Amino acid sequence: MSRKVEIYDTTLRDGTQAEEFNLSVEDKVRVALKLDELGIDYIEGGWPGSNPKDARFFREIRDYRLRHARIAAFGSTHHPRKEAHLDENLKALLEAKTPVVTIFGKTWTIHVKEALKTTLERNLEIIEASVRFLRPHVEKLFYDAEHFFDGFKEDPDYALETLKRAREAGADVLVLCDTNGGTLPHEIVEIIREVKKHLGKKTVFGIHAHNDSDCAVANSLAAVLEGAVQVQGTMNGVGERCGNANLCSIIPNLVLKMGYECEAGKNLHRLTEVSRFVFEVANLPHPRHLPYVGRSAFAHKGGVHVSAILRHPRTYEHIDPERVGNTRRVLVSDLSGRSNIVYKARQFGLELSAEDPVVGRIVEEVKKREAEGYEYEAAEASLELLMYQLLGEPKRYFELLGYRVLDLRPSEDGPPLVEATVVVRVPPGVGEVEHTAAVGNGPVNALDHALRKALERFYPQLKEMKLEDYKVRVLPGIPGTGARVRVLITSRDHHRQWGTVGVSEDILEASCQALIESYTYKLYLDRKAKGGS
Ligand SMILES: CC(=O)SCCNC(=O)CCNC(=O)[C@H](O)C(C)(C)COP(=O)(O)OP(=O)(O)OC[C@H]1O[C@@H](n2cnc3c(N)ncnc32)[C@H](O)[C@@H]1OP(=O)(O)O
Ligand SMILES: CC(=O)C(=O)O
Repeated sequence: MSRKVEIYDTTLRDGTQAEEFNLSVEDKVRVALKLDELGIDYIEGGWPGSNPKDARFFREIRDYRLRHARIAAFGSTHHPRKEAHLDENLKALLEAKTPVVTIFGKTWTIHVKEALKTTLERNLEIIEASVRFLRPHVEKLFYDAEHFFDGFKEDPDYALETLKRAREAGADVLVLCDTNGGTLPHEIVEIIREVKKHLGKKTVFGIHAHNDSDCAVANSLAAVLEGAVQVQGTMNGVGERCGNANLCSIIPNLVLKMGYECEAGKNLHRLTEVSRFVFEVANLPHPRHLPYVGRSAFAHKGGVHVSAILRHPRTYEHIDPERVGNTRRVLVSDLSGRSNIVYKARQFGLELSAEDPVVGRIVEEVKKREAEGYEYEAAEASLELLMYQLLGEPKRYFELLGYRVLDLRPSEDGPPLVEATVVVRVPPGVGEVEHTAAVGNGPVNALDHALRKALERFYPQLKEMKLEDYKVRVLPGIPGTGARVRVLITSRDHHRQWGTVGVSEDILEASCQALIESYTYKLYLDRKAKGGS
């Protein structure tokens, strides 16, 4: 029989306590709606007593009809020098008009004495009075026992007493918090067993773990095995310092591996999409190495791995990536074997056999080029063009006969101005020669403008594409200005995004290679779409 666990997401509150993770009210609403679509049970929207933005979020989210989730407002117990009914923070919690309120209180004696500057007895009164005050006004009231595990280690009787007071005053769930994130899984288990011994086996408790020892997910799972009914965490593990427990790992672990049920488990195939959406909204790059949902989570690089997954994916995958909405990827690099090339070629629409001698030649060429500094993981368009070249079907739509770049330097403190002149032949070998110049705010920008200007007369569709990202990496080897550089360019049009690479001692030459491959790939894709080549 499977057991149920409730998922409590605090991305919009504890998540926004992470460095560089900031959300506007509009962002928070978008994320909340997405979390609701995923099937998250509780969405903690913020601390209404903290700032007008969080208070506004609670007003705005009321206009939306959520499918499943319930919104929670977060705050602390009342101030030691106030009474509950006069405390602004508790009032703000009620003004948020959420069905759920979560308040945190102090468990650890050092916090009571040093942070709150009050007595142990007064803290117990504060916890009890705050919970009692809120209780009649909300459907669900959760009590976060801040620093529960650290507090228990120092003074178990006092830590347990704080829980008893919160429970007696009416808290629905006692959430045990590893606030400093330093507790290890075996300690979580031992301490929870003590809690159950003293408060009773039926104690309704949850877990809120931070990741400072890199154990937040493990600690959360251990707590669930000990009977936690609620798991708090954030999308992608964002949160104060090293972050919170990562729900994008916890949810699939619970559902796929531990036999637990939760609403989000029914929509697991959307997990990757939601995880990436949250970072997109926060304008942050999605960390590729995240388990389950990262771009590298099912990316196979070593030739031995690729050979085996082609025979049976389970050989190197702990789950089928589609179960969490992710995809299998095969990378091509100097660690590749023939299997990587066969897999990749198939993705490009080319059926090759591992025994075909051309596959061996492609492997050799890729390894040679990687040794020279090329890298194809983020430049699959260049890889596809290279494969066609080695298959004897080069994709060439123009030829760059020459270029020159001139720094115009209008004035020392004015904006930079660079002119590039290019000579191209379209189509290569026999075609018309076009000689064009253009300016830009830097040499690569000027080259890009001049090349486009020359080519757009022949290929107007190049107007649809734009360069999205340009990265230069100095390669190890010769130090200083004689070093080789690798240029990676990401381009896109209305439908697609692609990456190309160039390598040279000359940054302009490397950029030119990557630019030319980028335009070539666009022209090739358009012809392919029309059934040509
Ligand atoms: C473990 C956690 O992550 S808890 C959540 C932490 N998140 C945040 O702090 C973000 C939101 N916080 C804020 O906007 C502000 O800190 C506020 C509005 C809550 C308080 O601001 P201020 O009144 O200026 O106080 P300040 O931030 O300097 O200090 C925190 C105050 O909270 C009090 N406090 C801390 N924990 C509790 C608690 N559990 N119960 C009651 N009071 C508490 C402290 O005693 C201190 O008050 P004091 O200076 O009068 O003694
Ligand atoms: C409540 C909370 O955020 C913590 O204890 O970490």
